[in-house]
Amino acid sequence: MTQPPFIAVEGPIGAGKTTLSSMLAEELNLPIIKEIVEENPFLGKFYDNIDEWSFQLEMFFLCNRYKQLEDTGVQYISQNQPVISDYHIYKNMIFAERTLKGVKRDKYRQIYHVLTDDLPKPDIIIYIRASLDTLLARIEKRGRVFEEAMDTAYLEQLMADYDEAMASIALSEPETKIITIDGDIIDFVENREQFHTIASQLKELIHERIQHT
Ligand SMILES: Nc1ncnc2c1ncn2[C@@H]1O[C@H](COP(=O)(O)OP(=O)(O)OP(=O)(O)O)[C@@H](O)[C@H]1O
Ligand SMILES: Nc1nc(=O)c2ncn([C@H]3C[C@H](O)[C@@H](CO)O3)c2[nH]1
Repeated sequence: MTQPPFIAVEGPIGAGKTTLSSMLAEELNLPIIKEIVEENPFLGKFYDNIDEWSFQLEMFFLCNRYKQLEDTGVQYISQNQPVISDYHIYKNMIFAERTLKGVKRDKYRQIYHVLTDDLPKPDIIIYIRASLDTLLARIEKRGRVFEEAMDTAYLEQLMADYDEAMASIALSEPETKIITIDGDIIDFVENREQFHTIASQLKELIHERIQHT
């Protein structure tokens, strides 16, 4: 039996995950699970000194996402309700593998698996890729003060890490549908037609999967 679609929108920092998932939730009338960013007490400190604050930050993200998916994700899935989220739980590993080292990384990996192995995993991923210039422009436009200290090399590395992670999911979970969007070409904010093409593709996939549930 197939589960009702659990859709995650993913991509590096500033790609447009929250924007696109919110637009799709509204258009397709889907409940949305959204990351809470502004109340994170470690992000500012982390961008000022990654080595000092990475463990606290990664654990904070992991625990919050775990709680959110446990509280709401499981509930929607068990009620056969399609749901969209502006993150995939695996993003914890993408970031943590980059920011943690040594014993802390080993401990983090163990905790990650204990907490997440039995959580429902998205079966449709919308992956937004974009060039470094586009991401930097969007991050600047958004204007979060704590991101001003973000190193460009860190963002560039994450872009490569994301590509690698998506390729790895495609290989290890062939049943997971990955829709890749080129955020430099497709502008789902300004161009309604381009947004509707994404929305229609998703609608069709949801419909197909519901019929097989
Ligand atoms: N296609 C687009 N065209 C123009 N601006 C966009 C587009 N997509 C997103 N933006 C803008 O870029 C900024 C970043 O978008 P958003 O917050 O959705 O990114 P995100 O991927 O959720 O970021 P984060 O990784 O930090 O959570 C916002 O100001 C948003 O309005
Ligand atoms: N280190 C680290 N680990 C994560 O799991 C993670 N998830 C998001 N972020 C950063 C990106 C944006 O600045 C901001 C909002 O997405 O938070 C993260 N940073």
